[in-house]
Amino acid sequence: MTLHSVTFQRGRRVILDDLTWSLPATGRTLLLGRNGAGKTTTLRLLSGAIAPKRGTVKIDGHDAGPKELRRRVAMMPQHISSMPRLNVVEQVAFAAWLSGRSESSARSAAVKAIAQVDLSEKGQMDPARLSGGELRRVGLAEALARPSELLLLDEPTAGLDPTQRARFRDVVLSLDRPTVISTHQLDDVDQLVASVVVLDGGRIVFDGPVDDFLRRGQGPDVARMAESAFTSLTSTL
Ligand SMILES: Nc1ncnc2c1ncn2[C@@H]1O[C@H](COP(=O)(O)OP(=O)(O)OP(=O)(O)O)[C@@H](O)[C@H]1O
Repeated sequence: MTLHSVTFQRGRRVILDDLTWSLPATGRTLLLGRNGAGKTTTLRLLSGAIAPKRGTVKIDGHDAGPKELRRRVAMMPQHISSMPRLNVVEQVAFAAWLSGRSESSARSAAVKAIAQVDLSEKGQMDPARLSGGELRRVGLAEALARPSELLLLDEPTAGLDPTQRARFRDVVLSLDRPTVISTHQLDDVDQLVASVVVLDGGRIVFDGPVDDFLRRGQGPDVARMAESAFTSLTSTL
């Protein structure tokens, strides 16, 4: 899947500027960038939630419109809402049904996804009563219950405490789908990924294997991020 010369504007403000990015076909990729760098916008373009003003999103070499993207890509948004009057299983099943599954297939996909995120024992609970970390796992289950080939996780661990982050990381490690994880902080997520892409001001300033990223970085900002990644890696050893 490729973003090809994509430009995205809000009014006169250019948010993504002639961006070209070929996503790795397998494994986990970290989309790194400071607040406002354009990460969410990039993920929303890939998921078909918004369309580029210029440029295209390509899958297997052909231009893919929002409808095809919504069918083939599942995104876990930054903010997960709990739905009134639905329990956890029903909320996840509802998300799966909205993506086109039949009622029975949505329910079985929900039960499976909830087990994948290790929340089976909370399936009958009101999502509003879950902890922040558990609610994030409900959000991940919603994405997993959709029939998709690519998973996009937007800042999945922001605001979680270290225990919840570790729990979330274990769940992400068990996923078998190609996954893009956006973050503005490296803490423990960097240990999860094979490749790193750094966005800055709507442009890609680094794209490569995580080892290269940690070893050298490119430019002062990336070098600073690499340094903080290295500190965070070594401090957890
Ligand atoms: N609906 C909107 N209207 C106007 N500007 C917007 C809108 N959505 C996003 N932006 C602007 O676009 C820029 C990129 O936003 P985006 O959410 O993609 O960044 P981000 O890298 O995900 O940031 P964060 O880490 O804070 O979530 C920001 O400066 C933001 O203010």
